[in-house]
Amino acid sequence: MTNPRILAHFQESADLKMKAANVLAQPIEQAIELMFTALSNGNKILACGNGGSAADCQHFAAELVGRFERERLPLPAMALTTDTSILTAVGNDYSYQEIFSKQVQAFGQAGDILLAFSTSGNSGNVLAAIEVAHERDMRVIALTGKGGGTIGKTLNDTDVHICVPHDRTARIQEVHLVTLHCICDGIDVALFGDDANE
Ligand SMILES: O=C(CO)[C@@H](O)[C@H](O)[C@H](O)[C@H](O)COP(=O)(O)O
Ligand SMILES: [Zn+2]
Repeated sequence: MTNPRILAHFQESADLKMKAANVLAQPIEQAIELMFTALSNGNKILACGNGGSAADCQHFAAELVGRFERERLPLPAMALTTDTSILTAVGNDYSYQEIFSKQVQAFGQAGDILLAFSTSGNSGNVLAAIEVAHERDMRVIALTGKGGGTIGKTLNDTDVHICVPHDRTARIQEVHLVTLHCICDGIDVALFGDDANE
C-alpha cells in the first residue's frame, strides 16, 4: 500500500502542473522571447530569490552558462544568491532587503533581464531588486504564486509575470522548476530550430 501522504504530494503536484501548463503557456512563451532577444543583443540575465528559489536561480544560471540538453556556447546568466561575501557584507552593513538590489545596481545594464522569484510575491529583497531593475531600464520576468502578491502590482507592461495558480510554496516551486526547463528548451529551439535534438 503506497504511503497516502507521499501519493498525495505526487498527485497534487501532477494535477497542478497540468493546470499550470494551460494557464502559463503564454507568459512562458513571452519569457522565452524576451530572454532570446536580450541574449541576442549581448545582454545578460540576473536571477534572485530566497530559500528554494535561490536554488532555482543557481540551477537556471548553470543551465545557461553550461548547457541544458544541447551543446552550445555559454550564455550569460548570473545567480545573485551565491557570493557569500557580498550577501553577508550588504546584509550586515546595510540590510537583508538590499542583498539583491545592490548587485542589480552594480551589474545590471539597460536591456538586461532580472529573473525574480518569489512564491508569495512579497519578499522585500526581491521587490527591491525589481525596483532597481526598472530604474536601470532592465526588463523583469517574475515567477510568483499565491496571486502574485505585491510583485504582481509592481510589474509594468513590458515585464512578464508567470504566476502559478496555487497557494502552497512547495507546489509553486515545482511548477517554477518545470517552467525554467521550458525556458531553457525554448532558447535552444530559438537557436537551433525544433529538430536539433532528434
Ligand atoms: O523552499 C522553501 C519551501 O518549500 C523555503 O525555503 C522558501 O523558499 C523560503 O521560505 C522563502 O523565504 C520563501 O520566500 P518567497 O518564495 O515567498 O519569496
Ligand atoms: Zn522548497
